[in-house]
Amino acid sequence: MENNNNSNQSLESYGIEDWLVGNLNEISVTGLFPVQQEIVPFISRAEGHDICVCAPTGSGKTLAYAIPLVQKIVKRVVRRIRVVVIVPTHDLVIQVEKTFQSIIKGTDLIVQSLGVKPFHVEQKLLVKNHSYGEHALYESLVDIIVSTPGRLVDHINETQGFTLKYLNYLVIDEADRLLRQSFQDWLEIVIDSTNNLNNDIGNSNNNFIKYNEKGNIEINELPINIIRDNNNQENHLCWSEFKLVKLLLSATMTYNPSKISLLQLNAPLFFTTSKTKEIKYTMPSTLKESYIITNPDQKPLVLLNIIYETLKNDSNKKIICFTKSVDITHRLNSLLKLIGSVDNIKFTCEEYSSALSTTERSSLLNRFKSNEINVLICSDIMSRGMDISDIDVVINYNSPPNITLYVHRVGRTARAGKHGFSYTIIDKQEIRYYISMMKKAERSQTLHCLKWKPATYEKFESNYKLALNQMRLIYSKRKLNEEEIEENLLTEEAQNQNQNQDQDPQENEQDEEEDDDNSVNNSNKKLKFDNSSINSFGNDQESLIKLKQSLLEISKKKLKVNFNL
Ligand SMILES: Nc1ncnc2c1ncn2[C@@H]1O[C@H](COP(=O)(O)OP(=O)(O)OP(=O)(O)O)[C@@H](O)[C@H]1O
Repeated sequence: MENNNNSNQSLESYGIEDWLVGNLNEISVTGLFPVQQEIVPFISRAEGHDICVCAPTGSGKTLAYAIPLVQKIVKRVVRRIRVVVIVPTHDLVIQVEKTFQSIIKGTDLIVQSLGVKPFHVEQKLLVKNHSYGEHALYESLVDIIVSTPGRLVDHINETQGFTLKYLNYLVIDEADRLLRQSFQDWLEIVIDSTNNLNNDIGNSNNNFIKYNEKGNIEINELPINIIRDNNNQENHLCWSEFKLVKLLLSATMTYNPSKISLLQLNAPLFFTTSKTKEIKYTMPSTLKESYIITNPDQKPLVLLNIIYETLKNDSNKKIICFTKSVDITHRLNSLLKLIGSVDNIKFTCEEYSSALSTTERSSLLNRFKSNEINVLICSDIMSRGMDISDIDVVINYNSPPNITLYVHRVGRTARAGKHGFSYTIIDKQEIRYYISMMKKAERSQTLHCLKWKPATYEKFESNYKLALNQMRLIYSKRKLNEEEIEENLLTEEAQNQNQNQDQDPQENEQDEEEDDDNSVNNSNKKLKFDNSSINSFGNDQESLIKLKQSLLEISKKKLKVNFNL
């Protein structure tokens, strides 16, 4: 699927109404991407089919479902919750809600994000209580909900009058991640709380779905029916009045029947952009993927050279660097802050991980989008779905633990048809695992192996060494006691690497960073790196003497500090 151009067909030719065309034009959408050209008309016409969509990162899956759903429910008479979109992180909740807000302008539709505001505040935004005496009467204040699984279940269980029984569409974005074991319990609760007409219609679906002599689906144009609900109100079900329709989307869709079966899919149709029959990981065609093999202690220098090569001609370029944990994200960012420039080219970096609150992450993204920051050091909470336009380079500081994570990480660049570059920095312990992972995903043909000579890094060595010593000192002063200290993460990291080497990359469904619903608040784990320590070591002569004396003091105490990133 070539994403690099919108179809030359007009939006109207896909049955998109004028008011929605106007809203789409305002967000610079004048045509549809390939996946949207398939999905938008299909959802607008077909009834009864559940849909699975597997399309590359950045191919426009969000609008592929938002456009037809909004156009359908805008005709509703009574406000009910008719669309629920479930995503794994609060950052994605905010992003998807913004997309819906931008295209419902001028209508009376209400979209509400869940999990971002305090629970009791959300309850007041969702339901109005008109109950009197023993008569319970609740009014829905929203039409569309965007939520993480955990918060949706909380409202189902605890918010009076909150109901999904009028739900027409359940969208599960990043479906493979959400269907993974640790999230599964939410699914049964959500499905059970929707209208159970599914079970009542039995095999009447067959009346819905007809196939013509060529074996293609005959689209059933179902009339809009008005039925009365138990409040004797005309509940204008603008959609398939018989059943809930489910949509699953991801760039790395799962086909594991044990996971999919829980969704009770009805005559599911599968849309993919993969050219071959079996499903492979389709990547954006505008992405150039490279890798560099180096020693573990040289990784920071390789990273500095990628930053240098990216910023030397245009310091406004944007770089995302993924690491494998919140702690390494923090330490790498602290080291880069101390370095601050590459061959006199200054750069500003910050860390983005679940150690920050949703609000802190949101404001960090705004600073990154406005070029106040040009390097973002991230844990994997950034890897799924996050859409930041014009990311030029994605760096894997560690080899991703599985191909799914690799696809989503590098998919932060080369979006919406733009060009992008990814670099994976591999050390000797990771190379076997990385190559086998890429071979299994049939990606090894497209990878470029970069060979940089040691002289390439000379211009960064002195700054790097100074910063490394400052880090050692700051960590030793703040954290270490008088005995011989081994950075616990070093042994944990070594254990991880041993584990990785034994596991098959495809099976290694090591969970990405947990979503916000379940993540432990990492700030108590995170080493608070107060900037005062950094600032106390300037680069002037006197500070260097102070630094050397302190390092001498440490060495006398035989404090062995292995500071490993
Ligand atoms: N038809 C279009 N014309 C122009 N831009 C579009 C169009 N559709 C989507 N976009 C833009 O493309 C970018 C990527 O869209 P989106 O985030 O929906 O991709 P995605 O397929 O969901 O990616 P991921 O798999 O990473 O979640 C967004 O900035 C979106 O605004």
